Amino acid sequence: MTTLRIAGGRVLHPDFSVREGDVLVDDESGEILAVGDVADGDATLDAHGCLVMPGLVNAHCHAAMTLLRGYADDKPLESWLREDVWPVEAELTDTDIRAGTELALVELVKAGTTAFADMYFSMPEVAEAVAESGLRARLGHGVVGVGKDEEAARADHEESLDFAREYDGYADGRVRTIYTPHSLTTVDESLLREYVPKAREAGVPLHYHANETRDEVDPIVEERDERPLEYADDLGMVEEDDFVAHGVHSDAREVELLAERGTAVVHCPASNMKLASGAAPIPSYREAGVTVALGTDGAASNNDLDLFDEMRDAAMLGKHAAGDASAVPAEAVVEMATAGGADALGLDAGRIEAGRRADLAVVDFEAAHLTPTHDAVSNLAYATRGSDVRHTICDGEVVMCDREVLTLDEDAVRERAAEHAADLVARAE
Ligand SMILES: N[C@@H](CCSC[C@H]1O[C@@H](n2cnc3c(=O)[nH]cnc32)[C@H](O)[C@@H]1O)C(=O)O
Ligand SMILES: [Zn+2]
Repeated sequence: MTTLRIAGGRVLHPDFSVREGDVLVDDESGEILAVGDVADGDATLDAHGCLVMPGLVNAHCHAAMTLLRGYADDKPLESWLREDVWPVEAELTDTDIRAGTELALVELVKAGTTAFADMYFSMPEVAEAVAESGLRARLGHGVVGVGKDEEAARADHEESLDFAREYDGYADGRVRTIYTPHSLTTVDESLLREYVPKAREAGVPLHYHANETRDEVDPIVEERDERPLEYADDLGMVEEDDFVAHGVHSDAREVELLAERGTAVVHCPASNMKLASGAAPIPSYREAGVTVALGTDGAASNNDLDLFDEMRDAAMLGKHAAGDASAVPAEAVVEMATAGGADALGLDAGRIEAGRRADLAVVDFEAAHLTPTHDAVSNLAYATRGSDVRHTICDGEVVMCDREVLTLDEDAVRERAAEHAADLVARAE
């Protein structure tokens, strides 16, 4: 066993108290060994003037969409997807997706994110990029039926299941998988009835977009006379390890259903504001006991992957929508970005305590915009930026030290992604 001592900082504890202390990590098993007054480690990582917090969890993302950052803005979901995003995505190659995913990984690491959930395609490339980066992920091949005949749609489901079966546990267990039908309106009922049970048999959890926009909810309600998540439940898609993205337009019955089943919701406030999708009922979810996580969604609807921004957006949108400044307080958003995300993704992380995975972000608090520190949790929610993260540790390994990414070559990744993005857009036009 070799140990790493993250020394001299203050530590954010699971009860949100902040105390001076060290964190001792076993960098072979990737576990937190001790917190507080700890004996010397084999190596030391300096955290003076810093806050040591759980690594952030981005629970809903389409990582390679970094290639489309700033390509199509200022439109609602339906036309944004159909007119702009899907035509370009049809041109994406494996190497484009690899380049875009690596760009996302650099961005995630640099903003203290240690785990994310991704729904996209060319997922073996994504899994390899994740392996290389040192991060942790829940990965799924997104299934879309729109514009496909039965055979092609079926092949998409098969690909999603094959990937999920084959890659679960990849990269020393840092990669886990999910079965990811895109949404309840873009995938056929008959194929869901056939494939959801197969995912259950394989023990793979589900992740999909649900109740994101009114345009998506209304046709289901009209056609079936039931709420979208009731329809999903009828298909067996609302189970304990599952997590749904957005949940903007859920009604009281659906909130109750998610709470009963133990299905988590991933709140994506920036994407919801940008596409004008609406404001998710976060206070209702939390009161009902639903696990709420945070996600950026893809970089084309955000337009970055900084979860500190997302925390602030979640707090601001929550208050604005409720007309109540006490709604969605600082502690709630920090919890959503850490423990909530870890719980949604089924990771033994998101809290700094002995025995948990050593997924950590060390945030430099010696900055003008973080001074003074009356309340460290308030600073995290309202004033910190991803660029304040000094070190990122995942599974006990230092993946960024003093802002230098150790696992990926940042400049090369950035150049490659810019080239792939330019070529992609040129091909699509
Ligand atoms: N196998 C599918 C790919 C689906 S990946 C997941 C899809 O979700 C899309 N997406 C990104 N953001 C959102 C969102 O906010 N709502 C719904 N879909 C989104 C994304 O562009 C991508 O097309 C195919 O052959 O088309
Ligand atoms: Zn999405």
